Amino acid sequence: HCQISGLDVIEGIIAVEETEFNKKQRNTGKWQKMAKPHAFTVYYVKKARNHRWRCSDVTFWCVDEHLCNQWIQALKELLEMQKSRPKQLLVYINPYGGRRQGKRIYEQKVAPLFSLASISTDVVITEHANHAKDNLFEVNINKYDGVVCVGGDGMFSEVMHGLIGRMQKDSGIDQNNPKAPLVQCNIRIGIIPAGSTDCICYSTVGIIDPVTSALHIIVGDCQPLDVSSVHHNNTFLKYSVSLLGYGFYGDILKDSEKKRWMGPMRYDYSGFKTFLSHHYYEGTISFQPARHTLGSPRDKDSCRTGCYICKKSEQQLAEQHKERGLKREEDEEEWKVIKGKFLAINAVNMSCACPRSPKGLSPAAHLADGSADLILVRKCSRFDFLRYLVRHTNQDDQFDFSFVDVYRVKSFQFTSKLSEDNESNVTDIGKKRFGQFCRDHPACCCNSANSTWNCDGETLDSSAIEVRVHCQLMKLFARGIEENCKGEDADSQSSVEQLL
Ligand SMILES: Nc1ncnc2c1ncn2[C@@H]1O[C@H](COP(=O)(O)OP(=O)(O)OP(=O)(O)O)[C@@H](O)[C@H]1O
Ligand SMILES: CCCCCCCCCCCCC/C=C/[C@@H](O)[C@H](CO)NC(=O)CCCCC
Ligand SMILES: [Ca+2]
Repeated sequence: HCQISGLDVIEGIIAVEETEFNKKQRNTGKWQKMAKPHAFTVYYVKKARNHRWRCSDVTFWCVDEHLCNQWIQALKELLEMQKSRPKQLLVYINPYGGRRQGKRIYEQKVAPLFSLASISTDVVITEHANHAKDNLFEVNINKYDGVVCVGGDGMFSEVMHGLIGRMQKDSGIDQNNPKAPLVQCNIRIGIIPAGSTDCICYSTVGIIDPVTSALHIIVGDCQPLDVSSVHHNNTFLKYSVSLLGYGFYGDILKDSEKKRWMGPMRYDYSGFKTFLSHHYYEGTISFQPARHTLGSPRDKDSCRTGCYICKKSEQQLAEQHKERGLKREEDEEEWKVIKGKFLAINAVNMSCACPRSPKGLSPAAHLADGSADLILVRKCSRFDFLRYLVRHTNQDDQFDFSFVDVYRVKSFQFTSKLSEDNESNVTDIGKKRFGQFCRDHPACCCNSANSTWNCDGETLDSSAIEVRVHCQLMKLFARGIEENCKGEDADSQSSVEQLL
């Protein structure tokens, strides 16, 4: 990525425009000597610290009008040849996400860049929850090269459900069948972060910055993403790309929804409260280990731009598509069963890095390897749980605890002890009374009530769920987190700058 080639330079150019002299910013004196100066300005991506991208520009002068026009023409033709760049985008803005700045962020920081890059947009400001999702079932989707969501993880989830759902509907696939092979969604989604956690943006771009994300959309980046489907009793519930969390993160979410007025702070408030309550939940987890992928959750290397582990999974996926129908795989593969008392059960399709935890819940998880990392945090003391949480914020290994287990899986199921007991018709009155007692006294840690699942920031209605990872089901306008060039802290130069 630090090499100069003709292609790299064009990839970094946002737009080329003829420069009008009365608008010229710099007066170096050079052009004043020319009889009749002509100029063009190249707008390009400047890479700054910490994965931040900025729009910079440079103006070229010459006396020969014909030569100047030839340059403009040649550069514009090269830009035209960049087929992965979007020309027409559908934009959904959630005006109430995060700090309620979505509309302002889009209008002030993103729309001018799209217009500079000659991208046409249809903009919808949502009026209620599920507006974007429902709208995606109605619009003429083929008209667009991508869908942009301005908001947080919840807004992204809505757009993703709309797009994946629409794809399956158009292809006659029944989403309620947990074993149905889902149809990939080739319309990319761009995320302009304006939410509270923005974990999907942070984990795929490396920074929460609307301008950086807009530039990744403009240059036409493409990052495939694994998606998990969640079912209960052959009924489709939701898709998930970041966190499916039961216990700790489910309880935080449930409590925080009542405090939406607090904005992003609600998670700190409910996080503290949930930590103090220290509830654990009994249940059974069964899972199929992901044997196809090369990595492990304890790897030291993380998923980065051009990740070879994700590329390998992409090849395997292509082979599977060719072979489909010839053999029935997977279903016969082994299931591991674990019963226990858990403070948290977290299944993550990506690292879940976010500003609160820059390395995330599973630092070595991959964006597109067809697997999820299943993290089981068993009952332990408050002090140990705090030590576990603190390790999400420093360099220490959060899996290096006797009460934490982590597995890389391709599917899993969960049933809580409570629903198992109910289903097996246990009419133990004493047990039921005890359940009631504990519900009435929430300070009691041996919680006999169920927790709820946090699915990418939304609560699920059932505690018993069946989850499958669908390798690279959708694509984002992103490229994964880039490896830092040479010196960690030095601003890395873009190819355009190196050429200059
Ligand atoms: N106009 C609207 N009014 C009310 N709710 C909306 C509207 N548009 C979208 N929503 C819903 O708001 C929810 C939360 O939005 P969003 O994800 O953008 O912000 P957040 O919850 O603050 O951030 P994060 O998900 O990153 O924690 C989404 O689930 C979405 O369905
Ligand atoms: C003593 C200090 C300890 C600090 C520990 C910090 C650990 C933070 C890990 C954060 C992991 C976020 C996972 C992402 C989840 C998102 O899909 C979801 C929707 O946006 N956000 C939350 O559920 C919101 C979850 C908010 C959690 C606080
Ligand atoms: Ca994955």
